[in-house]
Amino acid sequence: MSLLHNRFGLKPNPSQAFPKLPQFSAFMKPCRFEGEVRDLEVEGTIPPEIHGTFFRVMPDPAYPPYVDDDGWFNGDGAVSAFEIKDGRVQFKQRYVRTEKFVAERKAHKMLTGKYRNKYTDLVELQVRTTANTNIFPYKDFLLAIKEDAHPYAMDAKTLETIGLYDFEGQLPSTTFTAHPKVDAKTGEMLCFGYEAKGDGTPDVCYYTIDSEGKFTQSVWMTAPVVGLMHDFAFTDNYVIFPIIPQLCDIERLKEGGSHWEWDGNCPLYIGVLPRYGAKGTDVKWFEYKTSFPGHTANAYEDDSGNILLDMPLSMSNVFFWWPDAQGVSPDPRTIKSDLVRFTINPAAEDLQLAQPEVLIDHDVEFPRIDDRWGGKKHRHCFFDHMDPSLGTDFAAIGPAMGGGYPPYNSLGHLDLETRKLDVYFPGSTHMCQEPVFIPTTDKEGEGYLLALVNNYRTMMSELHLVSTADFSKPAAVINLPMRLRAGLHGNWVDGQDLQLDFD
Ligand SMILES: C=Cc1ccc(O)c(OC)c1
Ligand SMILES: [Fe+2]
Repeated sequence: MSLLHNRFGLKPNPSQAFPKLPQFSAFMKPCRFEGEVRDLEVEGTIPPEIHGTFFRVMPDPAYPPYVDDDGWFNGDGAVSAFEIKDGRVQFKQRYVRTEKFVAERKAHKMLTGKYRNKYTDLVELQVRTTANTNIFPYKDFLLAIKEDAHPYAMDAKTLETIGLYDFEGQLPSTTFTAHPKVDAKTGEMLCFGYEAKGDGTPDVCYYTIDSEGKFTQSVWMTAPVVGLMHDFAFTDNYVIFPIIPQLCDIERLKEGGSHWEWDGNCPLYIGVLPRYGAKGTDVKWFEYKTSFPGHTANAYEDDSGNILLDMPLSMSNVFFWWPDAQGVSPDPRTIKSDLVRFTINPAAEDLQLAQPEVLIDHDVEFPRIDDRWGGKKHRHCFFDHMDPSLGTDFAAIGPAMGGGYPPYNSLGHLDLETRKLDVYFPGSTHMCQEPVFIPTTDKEGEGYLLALVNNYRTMMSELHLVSTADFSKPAAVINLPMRLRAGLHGNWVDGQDLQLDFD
């Protein structure tokens, strides 16, 4: 670790207080808690068939930044684990010991600068990732992932960091997606990295890992733009790569600018590559008008061989904190992502995509399905959902919310066979984080949703457990004696596969 010549006159923040900005205030004030809380308060009854652990990760800055207006996405990865067994809940939380976190803890201050811009750092690190976007079970451990680097491996029982993980030297790319997918039938894991040869490179590497952990193929492709490739999808025969029109320019990075800039002239590209046996040049980059693709719900092939791809889609820049070259962003209150379905003929010569079908005409994000149906025709889709008419007391909670991420006041369940939308409303002072689905039978979608819910009246976090068969009330509400700020992604690990260690 060596100190860098500082080109931009940046210096460490002498303050031990977080900036008075919305993303560091009220419910978004950093939590910075590590430890355990045993036997959380449970209102209602957790059904005994629920046995397993909900892992989730949030960006949670350990130290005040020295760059202006540092965003939510740049916080250090903090992993929460909720183990549910015999109707009781045990909670544990720990930061990922990234190289960045360890160096900053030693210095008692932040030494790294802007989100994904190493040129603004005050220290030279091998890897500056925050590991803050997904916590994904792999073998008998966890991968703490941000898409700008290799994952960190964590001990699933203790949440201790094991270290950077390159799959025993097999990882071909310098980056690893925050959204790996597992084909439940075969246990095959499908992954990719973008900016895969370093910051600003258009190289994308798709790779597959068999159930034994062996890399079975890697395919190098070139993206049409160096854009934000956050999530992807797969079917039996294809992998599908939407590109958010937020573009990276290495010269801007070197000048101390932001990693991403919205390009209102860039189409939405959706890459389609054969899942097996492809060469990089086989990828087809389909195009749709400029729009912002959210997280994928799922994709599958219909009887005529078309790919159906379900995901939220906004006609404006959801990541408004990264404006366009003129500094222009939409008013956050006007941003809305419908749940849509693209139909893509992988054999088409014409790469222009037709307008997608709107499945839900409300603002939705964080779609989840019963993962056993990944890549197959799914019937049930769950998601975070915003419907202002449900009765949220916006006037009361507004000042308590802090800033930087979109609010969702309910959980949605769309039955794609009946097209019926079910809505779970957690309360008038509550907003929902991403749900996980907990299967309890072999039947698709039968089970429970579990989601962290921010209660802006109590300024505490709650876990709401909701049966997918009854969205009228929660099966149980689990109260945390603390506040966990907005997180990104989580996953459920069955108790047959894992038992956590507690003192
Ligand atoms: C939700 C998307 C997303 C995309 C890129 C990121 O670096 C990220 O960090 C938390 C989140
Ligand atoms: Fe994500």
